Amino acid sequence: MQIQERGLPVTVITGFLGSGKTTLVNHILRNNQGIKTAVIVNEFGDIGIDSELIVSTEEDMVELENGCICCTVRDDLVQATLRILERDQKVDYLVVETTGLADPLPVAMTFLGPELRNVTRLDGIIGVVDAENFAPTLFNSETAANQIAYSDIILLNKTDCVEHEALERLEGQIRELKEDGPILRTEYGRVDLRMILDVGVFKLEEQFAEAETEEHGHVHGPDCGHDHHEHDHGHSHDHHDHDHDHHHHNHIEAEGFTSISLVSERPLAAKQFEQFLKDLPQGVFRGKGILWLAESPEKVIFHLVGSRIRIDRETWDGARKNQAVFIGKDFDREALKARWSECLA
Ligand SMILES: Nc1nc2c(ncn2[C@@H]2O[C@H](COP(=O)(O)OP(=O)(O)OP(=O)(O)O)[C@@H](O)[C@H]2O)c(=O)[nH]1
Repeated sequence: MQIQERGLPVTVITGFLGSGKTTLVNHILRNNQGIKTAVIVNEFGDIGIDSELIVSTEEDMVELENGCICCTVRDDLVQATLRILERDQKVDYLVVETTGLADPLPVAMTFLGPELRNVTRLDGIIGVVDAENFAPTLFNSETAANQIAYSDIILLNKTDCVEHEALERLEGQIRELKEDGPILRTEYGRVDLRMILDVGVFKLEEQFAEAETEEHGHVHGPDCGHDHHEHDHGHSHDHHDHDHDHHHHNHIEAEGFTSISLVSERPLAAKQFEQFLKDLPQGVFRGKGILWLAESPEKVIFHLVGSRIRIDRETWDGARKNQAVFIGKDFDREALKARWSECLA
């Protein structure tokens, strides 16, 4: 990979909930062969699960919490990028992972704004699409459609989960949202990095023109007059069992998405938690967590995407606790919270 002199190259990774963005970031970090890569990750919920799942040293990773990267944390994104640029140890490349509910265009435009345009170079927007769960009407989400429409390169991921014919149908559906640009099929985000990094695919004029002509409501900044709610966490940070109440930003709420983050310093009973996962309220689409099960000496990492659950085990390296986040559309958060409490051993 040839890194250009002009500005820090930036790749924005977008894609719907659970499509494989963090998996792709890890693939990049494991295969970037001597290219010093910093990662900025925007978490949905403020309990930092993604940052624990990314294979990066602490100093190379910045978490942006407490808000959506395409809305309220744009200033933080600017500041985080500037701090990365000011480091003594030179960084060659920046990867930004957005949440699964972020619109990529305002994120991209942050890099074209006055603070960053002379010091960074937006290389491209990579959109990860979940071959198992994607459907054009998935949640009827404009944000999900924008994630595809504004990507320069699409990774049709999780190809191991579907038949060959389904992939062709999916590519057709993606083409209806996005006429041109490569669609690369991947498993676990495994792609030749030369196909996606430092490829200079971001079409500045085109994207700007579209953004300016379209009144699609998501291309907004801190001063755009939208009502951006502050988070009401409903708890103190004093390490008791608690949940975090999120009053998300307009575009997330408007589309009916909701999330709940659950933290506990007591272990969960494995059997009860298994049942909890089986009986999740309707509307929960994504769940992820780092779990302390009373019966297990290991750290248990779980992912739920659609109807698929994946459990991995690792060795604990820090204090044991439970952290989980559930995201979906119009589900009963109180019911979920109550059921979680019942699982505590
Ligand atoms: N079978 C299969 N599973 C995959 C693939 N890529 C990712 N996964 C799994 O899908 C789940 C979600 O992957 P993540 O990389 O965390 O997805 P994400 O887009 O970062 O999720 P959010 O940030 O929560 O939106 C994890 O259990 C991954 O192991 C794939 O190609 N095939």
